[in-house]
Amino acid sequence: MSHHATATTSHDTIAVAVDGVTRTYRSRSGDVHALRGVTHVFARGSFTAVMGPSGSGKSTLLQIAAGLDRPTRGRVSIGGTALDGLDETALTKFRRTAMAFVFQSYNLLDALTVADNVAAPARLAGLPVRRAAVLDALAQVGLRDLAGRRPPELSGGQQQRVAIARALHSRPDVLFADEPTGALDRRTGREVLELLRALADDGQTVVMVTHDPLAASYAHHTLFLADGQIVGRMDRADAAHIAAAMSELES
Ligand SMILES: Nc1ncnc2c1ncn2[C@@H]1O[C@H](COP(=O)(O)OP(=O)(O)OP(=O)(O)O)[C@@H](O)[C@H]1O
Repeated sequence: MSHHATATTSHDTIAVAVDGVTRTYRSRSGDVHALRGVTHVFARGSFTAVMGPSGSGKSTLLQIAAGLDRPTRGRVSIGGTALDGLDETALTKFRRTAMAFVFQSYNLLDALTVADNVAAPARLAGLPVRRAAVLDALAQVGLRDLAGRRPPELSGGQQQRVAIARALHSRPDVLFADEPTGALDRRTGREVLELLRALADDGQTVVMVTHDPLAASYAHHTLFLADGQIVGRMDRADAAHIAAAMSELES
């Protein structure tokens, strides 16, 4: 038991804790305050959408919460591990197992089978790969039967599900998704969002950046960022309410 734990915040229930995080970019034209004191706990098994106007700090928050970028001030911990206590080597190693990313572009390798795409990051890292674990990850996204196909033989939605299986293969504490349905049509996008929601309902923590209120409506919670700060939050909101909150922020 860590001395950081309190009665209300147990490490068993917290996937990511972002505490007083500031991120300032130094540029020639002056400092840019991308994040200005963000504090938030992402609970284990929660599906959170992060929304906000362009430049509000969404990508920066995702990068920092995932340990890809370090805060100027404040702390981040993932699964109870404080990232500021890790040097670069330890952080790289920790990232490999604790978190995974899904992007708008699937970044699959066309020459490899679906199964080999799922296994690729682990193989690159020199980790042992079990066929059963690869097939489990594919089963989680409903594609176990397509393990032997190659990406060009799949639909866009299926390719994104392979990318999600690849992310799940390391059994990450958190799955980060940046506009995961940006390249998909409405119906296919909906299937991917339903999958992310089902994964979260099953205990997988998911954090998704999106511009789309309909996409955000699949999440349990929606956070609204403006000017580097969290300015609002909605729980189990529908697309119309999320869209109304967004247009208020953008006006
Ligand atoms: N590497 C960088 N150097 C300088 N400024 C940066 C850098 N990265 C981001 N910024 C600035 O930080 C602020 C927040 O950027 P961020 O990309 O996090 O916003 P965002 O909400 O993700 O935007 P979008 O919706 O357009 O992707 C912006 O003002 C941006 O110009």
